[in-house]
Amino acid sequence: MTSSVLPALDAGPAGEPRLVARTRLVGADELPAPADLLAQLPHGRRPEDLCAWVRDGQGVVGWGIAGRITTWGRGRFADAQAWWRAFVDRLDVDDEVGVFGSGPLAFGSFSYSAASDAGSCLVVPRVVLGHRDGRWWRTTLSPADSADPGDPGLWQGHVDPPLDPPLDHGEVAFADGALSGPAWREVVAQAVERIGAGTLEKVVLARDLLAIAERPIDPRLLLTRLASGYPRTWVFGVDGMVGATPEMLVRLERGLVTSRVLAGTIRRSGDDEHDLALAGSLARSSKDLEEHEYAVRSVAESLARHCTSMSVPESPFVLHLPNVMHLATDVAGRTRNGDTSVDLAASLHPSAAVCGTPTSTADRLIAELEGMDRGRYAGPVGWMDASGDGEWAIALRSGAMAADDPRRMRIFAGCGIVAGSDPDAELAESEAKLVPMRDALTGLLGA
Ligand SMILES: C=C(O[C@@H]1C=C(C(=O)O)C=C[C@H]1O)C(=O)O
Repeated sequence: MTSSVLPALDAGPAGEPRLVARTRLVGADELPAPADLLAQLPHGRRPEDLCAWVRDGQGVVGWGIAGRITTWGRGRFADAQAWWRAFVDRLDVDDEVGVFGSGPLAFGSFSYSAASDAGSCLVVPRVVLGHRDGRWWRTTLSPADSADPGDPGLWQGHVDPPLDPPLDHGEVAFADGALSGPAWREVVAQAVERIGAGTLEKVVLARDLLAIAERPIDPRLLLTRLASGYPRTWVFGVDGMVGATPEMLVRLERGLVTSRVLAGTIRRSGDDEHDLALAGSLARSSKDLEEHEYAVRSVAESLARHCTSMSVPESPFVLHLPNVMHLATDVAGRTRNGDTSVDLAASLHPSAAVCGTPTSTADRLIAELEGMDRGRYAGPVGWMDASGDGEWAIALRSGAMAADDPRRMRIFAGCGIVAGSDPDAELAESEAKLVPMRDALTGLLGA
C-alpha cells in the first residue's frame, strides 16, 4: 500500500510541469560560505520540513518540500524508489558541482518492520546545502519556467552566526515505554533461554523510553547537540526521526559499496587508561566476537549477491565513541549491476546487528518479546541522488518525534543477545546506548 502526499511544488504524475534542479557552488560572489551546516537550517519549520545528514561537519542539509512519499509494507523500499525514479524523470538537472551529494536528493527513513504502522518516507527538499572536502554547494528545485530562486524565504544560507538559533524546549521528563527496565531485563533472560534451547543463535532486543518536554522540541537543537558531542557518527534528521548513528548500512558511490558493521559493545568508564584496557578485553571477548561474527556474516552474504569483488577483514577493530566502544568491521565491494543504494539497503536490512540469526526466527522472537512497534528505529535512514548513489545508515541512538505532539519523543536502544549474555549487563548497555539522545534532550550535551 502506498500513498503520496501532494507535494508543495505540484509534482503530479509524469507529464506534469517540469522542475529544474540547479546546483551551484557557494562561497564565491554573493553567497559566502557559511561556517556550520546545521546552523543554516531555517527557523520555524515543522520537523518534517527539515532534513539533515552530517558527519564531522560535512554532509547535506535540506528544507522545504518539493516532493514526498509515504510507503508501507514489504514493498516500502521498491515503492519509494519507483516514486523517486518518476520524480527524477520530471527534473531538468543542472549541476555545476558534480560531487557526491550534489544535484537533486531524496532523504529517507524506512520502518524496521514490514508490519510497522509507521510509514516509511522519502522527502525531496526544495533547498539543499552541502559541504564536503572544503567545497560548499546549494541545490534548489523550482518550476522550470522560473528564474533561479535566490528566494530569501527559502535561502538563509549565508547567515553566520545564524539569526535564529534553535529554540529550547525546557525541562524533559522520561517515562517507561513499552516495558520498564526490569521487565525488559526479564525479556532478555527469556531470550537467553531460547538461545540456550537451540531455537536461534542471536537476537537483538530493543526498548524505548518516552521523553516529554515542557515546550515543543526543535529538531535543530538536538541535531546541533548530537553533532557536537558525537562528531564521528552520522547525525541525521528525516521527517522527525533524529539521531546520531555509528553504523553505516551501505554507502554507494559510483559502484563502490562500503558498509560499517557494528556488534559487540562495552561501556566507557570515563577514564582513558581504563578504557584502553576495556577496549582490549572487548577485542578478546568470545561472547562479543561471536555476536560480531553473526552481524558481519549477514552483511557479507547479502552484499556478495550484488558484488563482483569484496573485501571482508578477518578481524574487527574497536570503534571508540564517547559513551560506548564497539567491535567494528568495514566491508567493501564493487557492485555487479545497476543496483541503487536503496536496492542494497533493502537487501541488507535487517542485518544481524539489529535483528539476529537466523533472521526469520529472530524477527519472530522480536515481535513476540519486545512488545512494541520499532517504527523507524533500526531501519535504514539516509539519502540518495538522482543516479541512486547515496548513504543509508541504521537509525540507532535515535528518537522519533511524535507527529501529534511536538513536545514528545520516543527514544530507543537495543542489544544483541547471544548464549553468553547477562541480562543485567544488557540492561546497563541499553542505558549507555540511550545516553546520546537523553543528553541531547536534557542539554547535558551542550550545543
Ligand atoms: C541495536 C543497537 O545497536 C546495535 C547493537 C550492538 C550490540 O549489541 O553490541 C552494537 C551496535 C549496533 O549494531 C542500538 O544502538 O540500539
